[in-house]
Amino acid sequence: MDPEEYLGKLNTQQRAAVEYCDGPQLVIAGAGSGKTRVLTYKIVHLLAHGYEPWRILALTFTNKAAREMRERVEALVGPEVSSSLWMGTFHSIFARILRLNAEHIGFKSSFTIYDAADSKALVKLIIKDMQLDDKVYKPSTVHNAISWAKNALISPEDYALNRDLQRADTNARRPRTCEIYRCYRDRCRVAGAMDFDDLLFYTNVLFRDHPDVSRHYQEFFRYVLVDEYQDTNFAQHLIVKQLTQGASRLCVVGDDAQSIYSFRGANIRNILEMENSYPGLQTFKLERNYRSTQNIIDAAGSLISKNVDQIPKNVYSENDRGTLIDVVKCYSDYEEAAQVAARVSQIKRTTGDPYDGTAILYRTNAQSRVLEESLRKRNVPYRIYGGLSFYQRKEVKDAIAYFRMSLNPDDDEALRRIINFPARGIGDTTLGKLTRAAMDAGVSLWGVITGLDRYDCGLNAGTRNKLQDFASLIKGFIELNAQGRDAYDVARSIIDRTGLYKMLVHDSTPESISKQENLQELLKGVKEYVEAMVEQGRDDVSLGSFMTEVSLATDQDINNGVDEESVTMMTVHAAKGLEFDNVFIVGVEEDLFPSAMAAQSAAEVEEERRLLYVAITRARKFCMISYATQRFRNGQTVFPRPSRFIGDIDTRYLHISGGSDFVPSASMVQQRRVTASYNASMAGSARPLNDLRRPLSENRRQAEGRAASASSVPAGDFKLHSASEVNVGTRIRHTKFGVGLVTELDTSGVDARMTVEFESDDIKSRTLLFKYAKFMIL
Ligand SMILES: Nc1ncnc2c1ncn2[C@@H]1O[C@H](COP(=O)(O)OP(=O)(O)OP(=O)(O)O)[C@@H](O)[C@H]1O
Ligand SMILES: [Mg+2]
Repeated sequence: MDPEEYLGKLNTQQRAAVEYCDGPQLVIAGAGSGKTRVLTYKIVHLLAHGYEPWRILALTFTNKAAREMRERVEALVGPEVSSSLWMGTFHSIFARILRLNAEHIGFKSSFTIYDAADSKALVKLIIKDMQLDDKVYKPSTVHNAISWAKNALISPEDYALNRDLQRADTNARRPRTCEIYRCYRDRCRVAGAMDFDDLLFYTNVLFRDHPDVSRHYQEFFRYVLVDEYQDTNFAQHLIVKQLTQGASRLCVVGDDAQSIYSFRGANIRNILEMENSYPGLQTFKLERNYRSTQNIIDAAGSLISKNVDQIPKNVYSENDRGTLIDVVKCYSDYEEAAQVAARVSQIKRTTGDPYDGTAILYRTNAQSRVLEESLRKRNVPYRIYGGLSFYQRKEVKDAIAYFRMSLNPDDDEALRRIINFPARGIGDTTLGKLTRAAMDAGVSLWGVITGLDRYDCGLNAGTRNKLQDFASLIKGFIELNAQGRDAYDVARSIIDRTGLYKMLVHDSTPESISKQENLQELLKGVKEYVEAMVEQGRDDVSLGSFMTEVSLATDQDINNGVDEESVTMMTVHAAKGLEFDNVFIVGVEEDLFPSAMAAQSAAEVEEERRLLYVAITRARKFCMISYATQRFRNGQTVFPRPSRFIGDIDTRYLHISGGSDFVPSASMVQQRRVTASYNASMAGSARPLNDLRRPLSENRRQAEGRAASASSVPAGDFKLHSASEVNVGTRIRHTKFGVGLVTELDTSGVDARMTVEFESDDIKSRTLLFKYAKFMIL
């Protein structure tokens, strides 16, 4: 291929980044400047220079991004070459490597991958088995602690020796966290299972403890390329480092202003400290933005400039100035949804462009429902990424649990799910006895069931027979895999022989019909997978290889089955790296965006600000930001204030309608010019301009008063208390955060405060000042 053919499609800076192949390389640049394009073209460049495709490793953040990159490379070099590249997410690539080397770390290559629900169920079981209070040892909190430890590469043994961790757990009244972690690790091993974090953890163990293996991959991969490097965590960073110690060359691209995954352990330092890890590192900049209008770039720039922590960058665009960003105030979440739907249809009508060019972005998945309703009313086709994905639906998970058992019968979580489904008279008491025996003997449930003579579980003959029948059924499926049948063949037999489908056929309720359709859809998916693999000339069309794909399909990779052109709906996190002509960012309100959890520290607020920066920079031409002054959330009506971030954007770049009660950020109040459009919109509003400067506290008081009176709990019951009225261990109900347990009291300073561990899933620990916090003592 003539290099000019692809190099000609790059600007000078991009071209320099693509052509440099002499050593480790970092490309750091703002949104839309062509970082991903540089990676894609670099792969093409390497291929043109004789690199073998299977020796190039490209790591992306989502499967969707990997697919898109493969398609782009394919368009330039053809399908045969592009399908041989090692391209995927960290999890999918390293699951593949772990399967090939499983025996080195004491696993079988058929190990199961536990999803988040499996992991949480196991943590819950262990907490129960250890007879701990699950209000204190909340499964989600403990699971987070385990996940954090793994991503920091801390084993249960290291954890036990770490005084800081021990002290923190004792202070949080969870001194046995480490024990739960150890038990969790052991049970996963017995079950032949790895959770998502294990895929990174064990890859590190594999490379660390088996220098011959890591040397092999260091030599095997001649080039390693990583997109979105700002969101890698320690475990991922170290894997990349281990892989590039030898002959492999490295190219990573990223943008510190788009680092939005620190809650999952991502560490921006990985990018900032690349120079220390890679002597001779060459840093490249890209300054021209090709994606967005000048107005969008300027608006995003003025927002992100409010962050203290950032690498300054020059960004310019030669695109049109474009239209101002619309900021729309709505009186409720329903009105917001209606306005968005109306604007989406209007754009379609006036431009004639397909719906694909439009995205609606929100902070949390729960916001999608109201929007969906409005879009349906206007017959706007949409596609949701995230939420309850296809593979999370009950009937699909049941079938998948049988698939998993056929590949690895030691998989305890799968076994628990289906041992009595469809019902076969094996109840909870029996399962309890089996669990006890398995825990005591350190074997899997399957180990006990297939060795009933060895383990005394106190089961009667009838129950033993039922268990034996169950075991024979599963053994039959294991045999099908052993015979080398393809995935579709085995999957169909399983769904037939278990009666999963038959049990639904007798029922003609809409739910049952939809379940039947889902099982058919699952089989169709397996069939398509087998056909695609055969087409690509791959030999492995087993159920095992299908299952690896399924286990790692993340929410955002799956759509709700709509094939026609449609509007995209997703969280801002999921939108990373993507672009759309028109972007609607909804619910830009305090306690939602930034989220209530993030208001704790300046660092968290900065991360939320980066998140809004990511959202705005997805837009090519048009961007609308909306907020509602009344919203139904977590079972009650709340009256939010507009997000502080709207006030961070220079009003020169905004067109404000529906009134504006957000507060411009302090640094801008003096210099802000009130634009004509701004005046015009204010003219029709009942609020005087002075309202803009009304202190936040006043807005908050009003809002809280209204929120309390509208919620189901009478407002009068919530009041201020003195610190002497509560103790560590007191249960309270807070106006906003719900029920929680006081875990710490601090009366030493001027303002007495307490730390409360709330039960709600998305709010964890909070420190509250007695002089402000209104609550009831329970
Ligand atoms: N030299 C170029 N000529 C034409 N279009 C370009 C050029 N460089 C980039 N683009 C286009 O600009 C858009 C943004 O590029 P890309 O997605 O690679 O940016 P990015 O830096 O990866 O953005 P993000 O930070 O959001 O991930 C894409 O549509 C891309 O095709
Ligand atoms: Mg990108």
